[in-house]
Amino acid sequence: MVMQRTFVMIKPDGVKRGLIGEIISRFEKRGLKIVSLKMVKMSRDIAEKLYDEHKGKSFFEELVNYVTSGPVVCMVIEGDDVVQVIRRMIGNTDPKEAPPGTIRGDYALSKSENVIHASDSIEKAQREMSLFFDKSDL
Ligand SMILES: Nc1ncnc2c1ncn2[C@@H]1O[C@H](COP(=O)(O)OP(=O)(O)OP(=O)(O)O)[C@@H](O)[C@H]1O
Repeated sequence: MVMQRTFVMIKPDGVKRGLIGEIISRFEKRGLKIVSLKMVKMSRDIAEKLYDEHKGKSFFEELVNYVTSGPVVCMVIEGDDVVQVIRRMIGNTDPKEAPPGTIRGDYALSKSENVIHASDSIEKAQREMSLFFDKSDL
C-alpha cells in the first residue's frame, strides 16, 4: 500500500462540455479520495509555470491560450498508488490512442483539447498542487 496524492485538472473543454460531474464520479467510484477541489480561471503566469516543460515547443502558445480560455476545475486526489492509477484512468494524450473506458478515450476530441490533466510523477504532483492550493487546503 503506497498512499499518494496527485494533482488533477479538468481543462476548459471538459468544463464547457459539462463533464465535471462525470469525471469526479469516476474517481469517487474508484474509491479515490477528493482531498481538495476548486474552480479557477488560470492566469497566463500560472499556465506558463504549469507547462514549463513545453516552453519553446511549437504548440506552447496554443496550449497556454487554451488552458486560460475558461475556468478549470483543480483537485487533489489521494489513494493507493494514485499517480499511476489516475494516469491510466485518463488514457493517452492523443485520444486516438486512448482506449475506450479511459476519460480521454471516451470524451477527448483532439490531442490539444483533451479534457483533463493529471500529474505524471509524485514530484510534479507536489509542484502542481502548490501552484493552485495553499498548504492549509491540503
Ligand atoms: N502535439 C501537440 N499538439 C497540441 N497540443 C499538444 C501536443 N502535445 C501535447 N499537447 C498539449 O499539451 C498537454 C501536455 O502535453 P504532455 O505531453 O505533457 O501530455 P500529457 O501529460 O498527457 O498531458 P497533461 O500534462 O495535460 O496531463 C497535452 O495534454 C495537450 O493538451
